[in-house]
Amino acid sequence: MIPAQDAQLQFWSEALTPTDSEQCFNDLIASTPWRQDKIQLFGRRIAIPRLQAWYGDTHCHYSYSGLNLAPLPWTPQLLQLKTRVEQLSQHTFNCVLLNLYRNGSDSNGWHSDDEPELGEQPVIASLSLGETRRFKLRHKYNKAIKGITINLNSGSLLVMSGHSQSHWQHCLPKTARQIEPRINLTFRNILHGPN
Ligand SMILES: O=C(O)CCC(=O)C(=O)O
Ligand SMILES: [Fe+2]
Repeated sequence: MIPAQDAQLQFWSEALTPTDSEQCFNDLIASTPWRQDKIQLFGRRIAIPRLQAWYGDTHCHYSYSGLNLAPLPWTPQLLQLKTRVEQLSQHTFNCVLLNLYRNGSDSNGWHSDDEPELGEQPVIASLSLGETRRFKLRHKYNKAIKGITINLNSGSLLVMSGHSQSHWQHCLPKTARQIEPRINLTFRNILHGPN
């Protein structure tokens, strides 16, 4: 448990063994149909600074910043990782977003994963593979609360729940260091709509 006001953060540095982490990283980087989507930002279309892929149950459409992605069907490998993450977190998930940060110029800007289809207090389980990157959190409303930095190493699992999305934002900053690629998988649970 990482102490934080208005947020629930749980961290496992070795959710996967180093051997499993390396094998998963190598498989995923080669076999995933990575795409670089463009999003609408301040009225302009901008390529996001990383590659992504979206998998999940058939009803799990992913929408953000004017983008709507249909999920790819689960692969045996991703189902295996999902089972491991569910076992540790004690939560179930029906979709996963894969991010590939090719080098230090790839990043993820400040945001909360607070789309309505994730529910009031989303549980997001973030599994990291490959290069260690710095993950930052900041409180949205109370500037007196100190920010948090977590080094997400290969094989680590960070679970954000409670008010982590409604009260906090997170990001993965760029770095000037010469570094290797990193893959991140955020397991999520999209609530069933009326359909
Ligand atoms: O790469 C990470 O560790 C963070 C990914 C993330 O915040 C997201 O996909 O919403
Ligand atoms: Fe996020």
